[in-house]
This record gives sequence, structure tokens and C-alpha cells, in this order.
Amino acid sequence: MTIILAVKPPFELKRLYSREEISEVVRRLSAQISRDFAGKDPLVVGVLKGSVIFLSDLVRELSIPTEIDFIGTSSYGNGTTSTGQIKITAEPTARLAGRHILIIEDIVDTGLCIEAIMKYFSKHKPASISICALMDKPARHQVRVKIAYSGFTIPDKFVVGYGLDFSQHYRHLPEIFTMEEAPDAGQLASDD
Ligand SMILES: O=P(O)(O)OC[C@H]1O[C@H](OP(=O)(O)OP(=O)(O)O)[C@H](O)[C@@H]1O
Ligand code: HPA
Repeated sequence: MTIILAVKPPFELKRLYSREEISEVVRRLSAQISRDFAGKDPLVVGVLKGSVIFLSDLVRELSIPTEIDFIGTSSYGNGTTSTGQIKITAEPTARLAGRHILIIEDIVDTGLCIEAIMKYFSKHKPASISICALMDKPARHQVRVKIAYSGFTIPDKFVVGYGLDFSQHYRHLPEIFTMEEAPDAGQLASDD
């Protein structure tokens, strides 16, 4: 399925993962997490805003009790490349010391965001910190990242949908799409 967006320059969204493929990955990750964190009362921390849809599907598949919290970060502004300036915009409210913390990311791209988040949690003396990421874009990593629970390994393309945005749009789409300039973008852009 391809959607052409009437913006300038025109972009096209091409479906990368269907709802079924996403559900299958969510079930696989939840089973691994349920097994590894049994009896550990983990604190599941979603990285705002992109992870909220993934997190809400993931926790409903878990067979163990968890506490949920969130951390806010911002790095992409209105574009498709990281500014490299990672800001923690909202802190979790749960007790962190001595906890088994599971960070839920929608995507690891450059890895700069997750690196800043790991630094933040390390300061609070948790029992352990693990990362669960729905998508990983290894071609763009700028730092070493250890993802314990990884969903899809994706090519070096900007993706939207299922929580991920471009300039705050398209988070609501239930599937995941690559977003690229339409092939005739130059032609269309110069038409008027
Ligand atoms: O690996 P990186 O290059 O650091 O990129 C990954 C991060 O960037 C996005 O967040 P963003 O800052 O755009 O905020 P959002 O989740 O509110 O869209 C995404 O949701 C990840 O948290
Ligand atoms: O490919 C992406 N899509 C949306 N947000 C992102 N943040 C980092 N990479 C991406």
C-alpha cells in the first residue's frame, strides 16, 4: 500500500509492516520479557511520545505484574534527522533505586536518545536497566547500544505510524510505513 502525501515536497508512505507482523513481534517480545522478569516487579518506562502505542500493546500481552512510568525526551524537532541535542523533558515519578527498569523505545536510530536515557537512569542506582525497542536502525547508530529485546531490524529509512511521527503527524496510523520523497517530487515541486 502506498499513500502520496499532498505536502511540499510530496512524500510517499509505503507500508513496511502490517498489523499482523507488528502483533506477532509484540507477542514474541512480551513472552521473552514475561519470562525474564518473572518475580522481579519491573518498572516499565515508555519513552514519550513515540513508544506509547507500542507500550500499551506490549504490556497487555505480559503475563507478569508491572509498574508503568514514562520519560520524556526530545531530539528530532520537526525533521527527519536527530539534532544531537537530547533533552529530558519529563522525568519518571516512580521509585528508581533498586528497581529492574525496562525502557521501551519505538525506535533506536542514532542511539543518542537511548544513550542519554541510560545515563539518566544509571544515576538513580537501579538494580538493572534493559532496553526493549520495537525497531532498530543499525546503519545509523552513532554510539554502541545493547538492545536486549529487539523487534524489527529496519533499513536506513525514515518510518512513521504506530506511534512514530514526522513533525507530530502520522502517529495514529496502525501500521508502519517508510516515508520518502515521491520519485517525481522535483517535477511536482517545480510545477507551480
Ligand atoms: O536513536 P535516536 O536517533 O536518538 O532516535 C530515537 C528517538 O527519536 C524519537 O523521539 P523524538 O525525540 O523524535 O520524540 P517523539 O518520540 O516525541 O517523537 C524516537 O521516538 C526515539 O525516542
Ligand atoms: O525513522 C524515524 N521515524 C520517526 N521518528 C524517528 N526518530 C528517530 N528515527 C525515526
